[in-house]
Amino acid sequence: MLKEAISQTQLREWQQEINDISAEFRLTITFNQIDVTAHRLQAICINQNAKERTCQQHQISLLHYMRALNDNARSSQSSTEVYHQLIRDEQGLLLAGLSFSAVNDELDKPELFAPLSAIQIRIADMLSSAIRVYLSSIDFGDQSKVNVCHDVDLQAFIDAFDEHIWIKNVDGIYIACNKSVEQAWRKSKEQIVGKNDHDLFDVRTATSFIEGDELAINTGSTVIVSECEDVDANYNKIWLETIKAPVKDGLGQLSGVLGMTRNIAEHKEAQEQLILASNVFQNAVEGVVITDKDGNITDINQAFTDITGYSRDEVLGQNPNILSSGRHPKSFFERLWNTLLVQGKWHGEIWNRRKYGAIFPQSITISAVFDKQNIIQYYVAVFADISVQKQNEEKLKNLAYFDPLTQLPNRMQFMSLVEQELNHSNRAKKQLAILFLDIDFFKHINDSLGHVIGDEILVELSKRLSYALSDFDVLARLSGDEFVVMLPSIMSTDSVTSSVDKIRSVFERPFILNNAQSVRLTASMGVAIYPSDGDDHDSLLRNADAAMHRAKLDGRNNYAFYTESMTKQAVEQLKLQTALHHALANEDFYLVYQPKLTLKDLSPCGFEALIRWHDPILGDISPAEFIPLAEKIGLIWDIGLWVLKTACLQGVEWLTQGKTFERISVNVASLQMQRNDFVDKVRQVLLETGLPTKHLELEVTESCMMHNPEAIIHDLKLLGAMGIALSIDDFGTGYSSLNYLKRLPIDKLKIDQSFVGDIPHDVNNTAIAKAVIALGHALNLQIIAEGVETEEQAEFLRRNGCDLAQGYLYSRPRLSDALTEFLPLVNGIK
Ligand SMILES: Nc1nc2c(ncn2[C@@H]2O[C@H](COP(=O)(O)O[C@H]3[C@@H](O)[C@H](n4cnc5c(=O)[nH]c(N)nc54)O[C@@H]3COP(=O)(O)O)[C@@H](O)[C@H]2O)c(=O)[nH]1
Repeated sequence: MLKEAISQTQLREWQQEINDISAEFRLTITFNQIDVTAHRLQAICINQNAKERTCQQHQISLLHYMRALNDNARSSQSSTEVYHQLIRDEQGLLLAGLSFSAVNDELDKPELFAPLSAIQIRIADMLSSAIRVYLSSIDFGDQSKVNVCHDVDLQAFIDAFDEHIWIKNVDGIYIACNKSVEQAWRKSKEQIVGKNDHDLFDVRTATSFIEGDELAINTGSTVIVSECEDVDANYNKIWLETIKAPVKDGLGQLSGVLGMTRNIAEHKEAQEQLILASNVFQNAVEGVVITDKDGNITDINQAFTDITGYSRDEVLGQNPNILSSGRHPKSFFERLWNTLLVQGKWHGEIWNRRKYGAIFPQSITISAVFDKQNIIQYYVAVFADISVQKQNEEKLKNLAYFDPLTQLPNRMQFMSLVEQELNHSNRAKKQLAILFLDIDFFKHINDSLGHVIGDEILVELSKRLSYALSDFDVLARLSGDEFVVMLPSIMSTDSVTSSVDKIRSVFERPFILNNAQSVRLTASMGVAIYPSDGDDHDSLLRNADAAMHRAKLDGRNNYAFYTESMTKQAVEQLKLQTALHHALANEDFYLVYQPKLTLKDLSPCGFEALIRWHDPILGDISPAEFIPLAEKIGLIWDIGLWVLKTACLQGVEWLTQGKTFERISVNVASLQMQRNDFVDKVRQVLLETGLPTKHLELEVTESCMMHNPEAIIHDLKLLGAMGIALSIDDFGTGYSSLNYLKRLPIDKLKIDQSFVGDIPHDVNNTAIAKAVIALGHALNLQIIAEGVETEEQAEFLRRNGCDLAQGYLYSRPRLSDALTEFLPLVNGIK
């Protein structure tokens, strides 16, 4: 029946009109965005604040139209269904009518109606465009009267808009405006209608408005004539856009211009955000890849190209698995997808492959992007190349377990390996040995040749040791010159001794340095055996260390097996070590002086300064005990300087008191001589104290020639040239090289007291003493004998030509103020 009531022509006209409206509507755009294709939008009709009658009429005609469409669709047996929706405001007034068509097989899908909510939001947009249709029927003939076709009240209609709407006729006279215009222009409708722009605005504004009208008329369609920033009544920032459109009458003749100004701040903001988002996307340091729901790449940013090497063109439409490195099993990606689909997000690390083949790690977050129906539309993956971070992690891991200089396992790694091996040895009831190795006098090398050379030697040594040991042994560097070896599954102490011999053999060849210099080294070793010497890694290492110290005390270049008594000694030594540090800080040392005499007439010719240490708790400690310890723990340099300075000050004091003496001799430890700055320090002390060089003598031991003899000879020559006398202490006890001896700028040789003690009864010592005297004289050196306790010894020495002597026979070492008899005054009075 309805179908008969509406003719096909009428229907076509309506449809045309409605299509025209929808074509201009932003609503259409909205639809496109929400994926309802334009052809489904069949009808749309608008009303707002209409009188009830008008509203009802519209409603009726709209319903008629929609049903007619429906019936048409059914009668044509097409599979299309039509759905209608009337949208009303809170008071029940009709706002809009919408009709959708849909294919039958989609009928059961409720999503079809979902776009309505979006449409409602856009009602204001629809209205602003709808007005054009109604205006097509305005009678512009009578400017004072505005009639609207279809019984629509234009004034009420346009007043309902927030936008400013005005209409001018072809002569530029305002014939209508809405309330928004009245408010914005602060003029009543009566003051506006019937006026032109020149009546209402200043010349510049009026001219620009008229130009806008002309543009719309000349273009023949809607044009944007201006866009500007402004503030609303509440001082909120707004963006105003003014559009103008020519209005034509039923015959297509120009009848005026429609103008509308609206706030597009939201649109602008959205636009800005889009630009911002696009900039962020393009300039992000992280690579970004966007895929559609099927995993085809739809976009990438520049960082993606920088990281992977693939350009945008190369990857668009591709699946991201073109980056696959093949490193991850299938199950990895199954878990990834599972998490992504369930939680909408996955974060982790993936090894991927760059375009040119290199595999690299990336930290990546993949997020699913859902539409309003909660259906995944896209996947966005943001990733960072973490190659450098991984390399650093690897380096750190390496540092934690390996010694960076030699690449050998460090203490931590060694301990862990020993622990593992101990478990095994425990189960297998086997023995295991820990060997502690410390290079003798290595500190000299560092002090004299510098740390670079020291490091060079350590690297070379680690290579030699690795080569000498079997694949089952574990070699590690604990610190400095300390190395440890674990010998697993040893059968007996013989097998340990055999390993020790192999290790000792690596020291047989000299170490040739980069500068072609060669250095000979020895090492002291200590051995502890599991389970007899300890049942955990700590005690085994501690005990091997104690044994190594025993080997050092026994003369170095040696090895020792651990015994229980070593632990006690080690504890004692630790106590002494701590006390020695305090002694230096508190200056708990003092000097005593032992006179030296000319043997032939027993006239005093000088003193040897000897250090003494009285500890408040430990009591008197002999230098024979603490000097080697000071050498070992690196305190000898400071102690040596203190002795030198104190002795020089004493000499100056004696001289100031008018006392005469030849020289005060000061002992110089071998380690002191190894220092590059020793000569400078001596010079500095002499300057500071004011002792003339002719009153100083330095006693160096033979062993100081062991390391870097050329440098020592050079320094001794400098000291000699300064006027300092030099003597070789303990001559005959150590490393005597006649070759060096003749090149040394020395003045005296001191026969060690171990040879003096038994003369003239011990044939050997007697022979040595005679030989030293003869040798010294042959080299033009004076000979001094130490430790002379008896007249018999003195007589023997005198008879054999020994020049000087010191010993208890003449005087024990005494405090400075107890030496008056050996310090004649300048005028000869004692
Ligand atoms: N680098 C330094 N070494 C020093 C210094 N002071 C001492 N020392 C060295 O310590 C070792 C022990 O010295 P000390 O206990 O002082 O013994 C010296 C003399 O007291 C002792 N002596 C002297 N006469 C006799 C004697 O007739 N009989 C006897 N049994 N002992 C005697 O001999 C030591 C002399 O040593 P030296 O002449 O140096 O060889 C010792 O090695 C000292 O060198 C110091 O300041 N710096």
